[in-house]
Amino acid sequence: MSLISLDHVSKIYPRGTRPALDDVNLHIDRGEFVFLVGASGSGKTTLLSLMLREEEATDGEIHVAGHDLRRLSNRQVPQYRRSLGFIFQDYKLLDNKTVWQNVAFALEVIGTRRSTIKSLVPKVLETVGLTGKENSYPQELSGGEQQRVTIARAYVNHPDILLADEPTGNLDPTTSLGIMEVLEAINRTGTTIVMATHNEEIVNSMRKRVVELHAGKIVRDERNGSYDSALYFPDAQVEAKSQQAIGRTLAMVDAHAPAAETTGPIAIAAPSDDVPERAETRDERERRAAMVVEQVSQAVNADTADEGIARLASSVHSGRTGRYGEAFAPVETTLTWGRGLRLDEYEASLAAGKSEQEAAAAAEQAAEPSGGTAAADAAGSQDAPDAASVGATGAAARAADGESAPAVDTSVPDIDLSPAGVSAALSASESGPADGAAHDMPAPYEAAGPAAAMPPAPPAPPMPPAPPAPRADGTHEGTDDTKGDARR
Ligand SMILES: Nc1ncnc2c1ncn2[C@@H]1O[C@H](COP(=O)(O)OP(=O)(O)OP(=O)(O)O)[C@@H](O)[C@H]1O
Repeated sequence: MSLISLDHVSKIYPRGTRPALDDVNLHIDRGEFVFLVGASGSGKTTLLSLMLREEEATDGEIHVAGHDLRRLSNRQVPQYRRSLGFIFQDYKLLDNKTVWQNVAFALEVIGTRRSTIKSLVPKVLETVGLTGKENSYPQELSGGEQQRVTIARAYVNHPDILLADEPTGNLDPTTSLGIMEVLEAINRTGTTIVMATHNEEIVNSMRKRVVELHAGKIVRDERNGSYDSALYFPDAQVEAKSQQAIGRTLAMVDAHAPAAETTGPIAIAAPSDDVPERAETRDERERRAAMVVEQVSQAVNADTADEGIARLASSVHSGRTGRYGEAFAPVETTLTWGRGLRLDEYEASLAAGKSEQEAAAAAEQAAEPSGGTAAADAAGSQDAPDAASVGATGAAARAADGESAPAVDTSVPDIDLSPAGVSAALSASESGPADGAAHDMPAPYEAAGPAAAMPPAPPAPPMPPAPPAPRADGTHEGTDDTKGDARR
């Protein structure tokens, strides 16, 4: 049985005009890394929200880590989330806690020993490049740094599953690279990752499983997939092909086997998928967390990069611009997808008797705020990677600053970091030790708050392959050049 399975799942929001998800079938095995891609509004966030049990399906069955989510009561939700880490927009860091305390908090609330916290937190912060920032408060951090804190929180407990909704949204390429590097390392410890993204560059470089949604339906499910929207636009054509594609998708899902990794997974004992796990003892949990923290640290600091990360690094450090650059454009200018086609414009043009080609041209023109898409496409560089820069992936995560970041939640089992959950957690933690020391578990908090819609971004052409490259020494120094190289 798959770790995550959705069977004939539909979701209709109370005020929705059409199903946000329409008869979706998706099976994800333990250890997979799955990218969810698709146009804005295609249902990616909804799918993640259902897995998180933030939303409930209107129809169909969802099983996650042996839990039948239909049978899960609201009281059981916090416990269910014990096995999940999640990185969603609108889930905040705790503003009145330092970086160290934010990460430690994820361990405190499950009763981790003070000595364990003291040994794990510095290691995790080092891995995400935040050594030296331990005493900073979130508002004193850049967007990229905040994002790294939230990722540290999300994996410090070694969740079985990490759900990420556009974790690199609005971050610069180098920061995104560092984040992908850490996520890749987390995945290699056995954590299953499902990540919604609009970032074509990341998808094409990493070559993981790609599940594409269109208007609430899965229209593509490929192992080692790419995200070449040129094959799928204009949207009206996708719509016409959907039924056919869905049939193919179902066949592929049935035949689906666990993804083959370019780099072998790190051996960490994984519990069975098909029955809810027995609760780990504190000793077991702490041992597992310590092992994973160490493994992720080693992977990120290793001299050899995962091939996907190396490809992404080569792209970032070759100074490519083009569509990749647009992935970080403001939300207002990226409200379309594909080549920036406006579906409404396209359909109106067709209705007015224009040919498909003319309609697509009109839609594309309508979508471009100031010719930006075409200009950026034209500016896209296929330059060969700079070998010296390619190697700097480990250091990149430590050096780069983002402009803004979606905030993240953690794998903390008994709290929600939604606005309501955070308030509750804050009030509960006020009475606890401020230095990250272990204390009694607070009472469970109920889930609250919808996940936010993610900012979409236009796509990029497929990436040229790049060989794995040696890394830089992984120290904090020497990364400024890298940062400079990567930025346009
Ligand atoms: N709470 C809600 N109430 C009503 N409709 C909703 C709600 N949340 C999402 N929708 C609708 O459901 C559809 C899918 O939205 P969803 O946020 O899942 O898409 P998405 O692929 O994640 O988009 P984006 O890439 O922009 O984040 C959209 O048509 C959206 O308008």
